[in-house]
Amino acid sequence: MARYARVKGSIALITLTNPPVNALSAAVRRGIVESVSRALKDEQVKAVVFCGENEKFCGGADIKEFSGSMSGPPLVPMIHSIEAGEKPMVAAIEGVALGGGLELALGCHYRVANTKARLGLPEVTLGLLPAAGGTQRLPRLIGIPAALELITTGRHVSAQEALQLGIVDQVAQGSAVQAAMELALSVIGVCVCMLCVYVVCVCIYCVCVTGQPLNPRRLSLRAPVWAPDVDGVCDAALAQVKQRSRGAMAPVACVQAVRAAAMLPYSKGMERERQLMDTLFRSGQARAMQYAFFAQRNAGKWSLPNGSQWNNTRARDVQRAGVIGLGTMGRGIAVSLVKAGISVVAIEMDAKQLESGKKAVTAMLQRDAQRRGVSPPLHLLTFTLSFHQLRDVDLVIEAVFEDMNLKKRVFSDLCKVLRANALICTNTSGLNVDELAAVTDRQPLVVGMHFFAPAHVMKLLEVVYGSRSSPEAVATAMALGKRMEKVCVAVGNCSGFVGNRMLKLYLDQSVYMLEEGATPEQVDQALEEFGFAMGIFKVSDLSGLDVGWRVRKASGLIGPDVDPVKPSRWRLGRRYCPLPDMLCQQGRFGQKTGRGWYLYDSPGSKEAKSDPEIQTFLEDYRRKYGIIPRRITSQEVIERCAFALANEGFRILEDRIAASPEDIDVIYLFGYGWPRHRGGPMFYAGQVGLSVVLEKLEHYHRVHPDVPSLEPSRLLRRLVAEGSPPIQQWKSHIKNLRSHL
Ligand SMILES: CCCCCCCCCCCCC/C=C/C(=O)SCCNC(=O)CCNC(=O)[C@H](O)C(C)(C)COP(=O)(O)OP(=O)(O)OC[C@H]1O[C@@H](n2cnc3c(N)ncnc32)[C@H](O)[C@@H]1OP(=O)(O)O
Repeated sequence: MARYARVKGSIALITLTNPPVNALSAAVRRGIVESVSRALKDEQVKAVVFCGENEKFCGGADIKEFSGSMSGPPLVPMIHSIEAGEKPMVAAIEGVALGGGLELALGCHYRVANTKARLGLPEVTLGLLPAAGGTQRLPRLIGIPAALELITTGRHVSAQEALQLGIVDQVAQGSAVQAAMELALSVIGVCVCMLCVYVVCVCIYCVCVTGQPLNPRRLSLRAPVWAPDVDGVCDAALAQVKQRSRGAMAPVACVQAVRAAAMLPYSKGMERERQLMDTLFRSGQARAMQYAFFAQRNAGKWSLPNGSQWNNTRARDVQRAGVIGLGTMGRGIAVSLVKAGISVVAIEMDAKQLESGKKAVTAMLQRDAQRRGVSPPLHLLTFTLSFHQLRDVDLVIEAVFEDMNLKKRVFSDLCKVLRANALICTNTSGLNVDELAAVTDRQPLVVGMHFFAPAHVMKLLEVVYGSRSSPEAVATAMALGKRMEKVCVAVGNCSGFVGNRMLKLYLDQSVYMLEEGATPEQVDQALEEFGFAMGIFKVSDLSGLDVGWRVRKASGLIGPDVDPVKPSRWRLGRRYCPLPDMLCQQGRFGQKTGRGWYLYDSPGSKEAKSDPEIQTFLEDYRRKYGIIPRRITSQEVIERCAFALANEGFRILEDRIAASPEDIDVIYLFGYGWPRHRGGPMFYAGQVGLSVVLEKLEHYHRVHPDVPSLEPSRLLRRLVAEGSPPIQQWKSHIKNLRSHL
């Protein structure tokens, strides 16, 4: 797992060989330890160069090993023996040097990267810290503020930025391995300037300094990086991560470990790093974040109920796409497509809308290009009122108003102009994809591509297959989404698909709790303390209460028979909360009108303030319906919201709308702000304990028999009856569900 070769007479080249990312598995660590020992013993070898196979230096420790019992040589002593080695050690960084990979490079005496390399310490995103000396060596190399920023965010930096920060000594235009070997030769006193052929200490032609002592290059020998403002810098970083991480432990531990690098000698700092890592390593948060890492990657390995899947279906190439409708969604979709290098024909129905869409899309692309220091790819865009311009596109994404009849009209009009084999995709957030496909002349080529607002920012894409969608159409939408840098999840067709189908029940619980005695502030605070970026009522205000109001009207929940003074709390055979409708009747649509569940300084402003009118409104409401308010604890808020979500997730699995619990969790992590350190609603249910979730749901259903969605799902009951297997095994239980029940 590490290849050893002697090259250029005096260099030992140690190549990490563990595709795809040369992770530091036990076998790789063993290979490195053996190779280093061999290089140090071989008298012909004067310097050592480390590199990775397939132009990827190293993706870090093998994350899969974290869930088992760790064996093989530990990383910390391995890196220490490299640093202590009496021959110059040079890291040749190509592709990536991440986590333990970068820590290995920091143990080397010199680091060379090529221009395309990316470096970083992303352990914090896995609920950990860089515990192979990263928290102690990096600050000694680049200083406390820069190290804090990199370690607490896990951000990857380019080779150029790494050079500016001082992480690498050199950036090579071509092969980093070649450049590292040349550096190694120069360090051991062999000048490589091509003009002088002697072994010298200072070459008079190129003035390279050769025969360098190694001690100044050993980062562990450097003193703590104390400076008068260090305390202030660390305190500010701590305050910042606490605010940003919303209960995640790892960022806080990262600051504490880096602070030790400022105060303590290296060996003591390493002890602190180890202590902090021990706590994180065992934590449920680390398990959740590592689960999320693999769940995200597994989502790309989609499968359909008919057996077609990612590795047996070819995606079509998409060069030109059409976007119909330049509202908020269409604009974001057009921007994402263009940024992926795809030509876009953007269509609107009238000249005024077209002009304002054009302005907005152009401005978004210009801002993005300016930030990245490139020119905006505006040449890829065509704005038009004419459907005929779509005649040679490969695929169309419809993003018109959420109205079935309008969408149907657009779909049938598209069939008149599109090539016979062009795909038609809909950005509907929950309408029936089969019903839309039925009005076309190409049902197999119709799929949903459900983007989340704002579509150029949000990472999630639900690719919705209908009963007639072809595997090729699904593969094409998934591949296109990946090109647009989205996290894509293939889901089946049902009202609301996965994300919004679950969201409805979460929203229901939240408003029921307002009826029963809670305030929007209390519910939101509980959810934010749990780790959500925003509470549900702030989210509703942000997305606009009128959106749901329109959907409820269209679905017949609100009609002329509803009493406007005392609207019924019972509709279509179940409990119904009319509070959101009553707010809409008052014109309280959220941020856009400056009033919703909260009050805003002006329409469009973002800072939510408590509104005394809402408190009075809720009190009047409860009085009108004879509801005696009670105190609702944060625990009840979390249980009712999170378990209602998970319960519907189980139903979605029963119905085969999602292929796995991981897919559901990825949707909630990337589309709905579920906190990453809690894994996702399905993972969270498993972590709390399925029997506990079942018991709680039974309790809440007993108390609220008029809320059928609280009745525990069959799959949850089945899993508990079968001993609550770990989440990775749920899939096999779902397979047999139908025959067993
Ligand atoms: C009981 C108490 C004990 C306490 C003490 C114990 C201490 C023990 C620990 C010692 C110290 C550890 C310190 C170091 C920690 C680390 O290094 S953690 C890992 C840090 N690295 C990362 O986070 C990088 C993760 N990977 C990526 O970001 C990306 O994969 C990539 C490298 C940028 C490549 O991206 P891309 O090309 O898009 O490919 P992907 O699809 O993402 O990945 C391809 C496949 O590779 C798998 N993979 C990637 N990285 C790893 C990894 N580090 N380990 C294992 N596997 C990895 C990924 O899952 C993909 O797999 P497939 O889906 O099967 O193809």
